[in-house]
Amino acid sequence: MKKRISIAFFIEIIFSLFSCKPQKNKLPKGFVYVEKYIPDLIVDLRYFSSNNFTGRPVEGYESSVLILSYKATLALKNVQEQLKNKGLGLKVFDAYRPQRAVNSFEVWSKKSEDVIAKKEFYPNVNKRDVFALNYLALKSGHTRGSTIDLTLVNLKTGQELDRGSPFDFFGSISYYDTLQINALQKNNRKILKEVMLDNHFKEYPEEWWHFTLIDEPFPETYFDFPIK
Ligand SMILES: C[C@@H](N)C(=O)N[C@H](C)C(=O)O
Ligand SMILES: [Zn+2]
Repeated sequence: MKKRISIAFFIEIIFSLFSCKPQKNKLPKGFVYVEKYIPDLIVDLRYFSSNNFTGRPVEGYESSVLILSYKATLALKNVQEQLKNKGLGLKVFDAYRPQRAVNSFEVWSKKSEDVIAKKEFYPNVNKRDVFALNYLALKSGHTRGSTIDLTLVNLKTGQELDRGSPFDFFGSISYYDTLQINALQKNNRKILKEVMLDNHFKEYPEEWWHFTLIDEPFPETYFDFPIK
């Protein structure tokens, strides 16, 4: 009996060593898979899909998993807990972003003939100006691992709250302080901003969805490991 158990154990070890199951990546020290710490987080990693301003999956996004610094993850966990009392939760569109993705955005901005997602994401902006207008950054906080793009959802329905403009809409209506939105939309942006600021994130005036941890652990490092 004992011998049979040890043979089975041996086979299991060999099988797991050569298993074809996709393995999660070993992350650099200080980074974590966010959903391990916040399992009820809704994730819609837009750059892993074609539903983004480029109209295509983005380089470096090899899997639909959310990665952040451990420090930013703990702060985000508090945000999610505080929102629960209001019947709200978070939906996240982007977190850590590899430098190769940022580089690919730069290449994309120079290809004037490629406008497949213009109508939806940047109808009134010339794509070659998106960096100068601060809708994109060559040195992005996302690449430092403590910046996140997110919105609020109603916990009962799972529906996103109305913020007056969609995620990654490049236009002045996405400025936090725009006068182009109604009182409800303004209030929804305010709820998100207040809970993020309460948890040591700072806002980004040009994009209501973008927040960076104030005391970020890697303020000078632009990482380039792929998301998988
Ligand atoms: C593209 C948008 N989601 C974003 O994150 N923009 C800022 C400015 C960035 O690229 O860091
Ligand atoms: Zn962002």
